[in-house]
Amino acid sequence: MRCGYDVETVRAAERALMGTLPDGALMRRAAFGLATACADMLGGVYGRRVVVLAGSGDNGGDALYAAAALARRGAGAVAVELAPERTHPGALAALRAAGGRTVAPEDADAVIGRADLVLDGIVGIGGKGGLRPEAARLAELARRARAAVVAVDLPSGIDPDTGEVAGEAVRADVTVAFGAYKPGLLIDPGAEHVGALRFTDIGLGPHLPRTPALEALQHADVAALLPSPSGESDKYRRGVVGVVAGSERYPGAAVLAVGGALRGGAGAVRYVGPGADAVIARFPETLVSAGPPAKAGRVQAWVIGPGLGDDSRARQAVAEVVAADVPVLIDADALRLADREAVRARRAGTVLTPHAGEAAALLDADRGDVEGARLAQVRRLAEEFRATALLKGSTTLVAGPDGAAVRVNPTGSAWLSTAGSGDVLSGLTGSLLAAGLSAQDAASVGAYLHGLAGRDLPPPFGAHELADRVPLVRASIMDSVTNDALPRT
Ligand SMILES: NC(=O)C1=CN([C@@H]2O[C@H](COP(=O)(O)OP(=O)(O)OC[C@H]3O[C@@H](n4cnc5c(N)ncnc54)[C@H](O)[C@@H]3O)[C@@H](O)[C@H]2O)[C@@H](O)CC1
Ligand SMILES: Nc1ncnc2c1ncn2[C@@H]1O[C@H](COP(=O)(O)OP(=O)(O)O)[C@@H](O)[C@H]1O
Ligand SMILES: [K+]
Repeated sequence: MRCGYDVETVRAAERALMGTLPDGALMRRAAFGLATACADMLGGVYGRRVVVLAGSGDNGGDALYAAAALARRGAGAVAVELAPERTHPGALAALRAAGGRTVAPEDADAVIGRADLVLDGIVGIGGKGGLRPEAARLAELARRARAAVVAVDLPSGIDPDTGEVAGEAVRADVTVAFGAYKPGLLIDPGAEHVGALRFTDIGLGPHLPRTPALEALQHADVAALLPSPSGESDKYRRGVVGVVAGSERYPGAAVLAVGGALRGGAGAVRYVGPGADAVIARFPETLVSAGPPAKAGRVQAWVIGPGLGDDSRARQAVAEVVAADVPVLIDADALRLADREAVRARRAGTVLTPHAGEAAALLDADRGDVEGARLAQVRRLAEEFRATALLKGSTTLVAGPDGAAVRVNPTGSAWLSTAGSGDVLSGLTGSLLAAGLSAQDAASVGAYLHGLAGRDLPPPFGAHELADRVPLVRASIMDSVTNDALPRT
């Protein structure tokens, strides 16, 4: 699991650790890791031109100490001081002692124009609100520069706790995070400013709490959660997932959702709705029925919504499924049709899977507000519906109703924004619910597999190809975990 901790938590851990160390030790560790990352990136240090954008806090201090280390190895180092009277004195002295020089912000254009590397030490976790005008101008110069840009701890201008970006922000090629990942590094729009994310351990680990603010599953976590049949399994024990999707107008949504469900690990898929012919033609193993969900026979979880429409049949089906005492995934049209109070009153797990537009409608907000503040909005959804909310898009987030860590999906590709892709995700995730995963695990594992399938397929692809790719990505996850466990020879 990769974890993200908010600023308050990181600060508390830093205080606890600093109490055990000599003055300046943490900054030296951070600067050493940063200088190493810069040298790796430059592929050699001697004769390279390094420019530090130096804010007046410790973030600027880290950057200046790292530049001093590079200068000692033969780089030319220049610092642009945002507020010269407040620049970190020790770090500035170190830079000067190593032969570096300083310039005022007015001269930044010229030095950045000649640089091989720009170190963004404008602000780190101490940044408040959007960048102030002088800092914003430097961030813009860095963005336009031909030099490589390395962000110190985080790209200046992104909110460390949320990934929100108000105005200008640095766009980095590499970000070197110290001690702990901050949520803003993992959530768009912040995450898209980060470039390659590197980590420098400064010893905070033992001082961080067990529960982070944000967590991202990795292969080993997913491998441990994926259902696998055992010797005692039969199709019912593996779980039966019911899919209520499609309409005369959108029969394809039924096929895509069933396709996802067949690949999720449940033992059988029941399909309920008017798309049965299309479903059977593509997936003859599906158990189909034309009546309402309540008459379809037992399932261990329901998926309802993709391509459903909003006629009286659809409304009735949504009401029946929401009233069922098994886990339910509510998507697309069903998000509009479900009665909020009935969802809140449910006792079995519930997963809502809106994209930003659907989330905006549910929260009475603008789509842009949802995309700009995903973490806050996914939490709101989970609270307001007392359900697990999976907010889709460039960063997919999963929040539970219980205030546990929000999960951020680390897989995926913008090529997934193709018609019907969400229908496959719903089927896949519902199948994992039927197989017995909790709402939070089913949603995050579903998004993980879906995202990996989207990365694995040669683009452009159609949504129907995603489900067929799931067994391959599943195998690669299992292989990587088994290989990690083998002794190295
Ligand atoms: N606290 C610690 O133990 C450690 C901190 N480290 C570094 O220290 C950083 C935090 O340092 P600080 O607490 O000094 O804070 P920062 O250096 O992140 O930011 C504070 C400075 O930024 C300016 N600032 C704040 N908001 C701004 C805005 N919107 N526009 C322009 N300027 C703005 C402030 O005036 C102040 O000068 C971390 O991100 C990390 O880089 C590392 O050295 C590791 C150890
Ligand atoms: N920019 C993006 N980057 C990565 N994934 C994206 C992006 N845009 C959309 N997606 C993913 O593509 C899928 C689209 O689902 P959805 O919006 O429901 O489409 P549809 O209704 O056509 O099925 C979701 O899994 C979503 O997370
Ligand atoms: K920074």
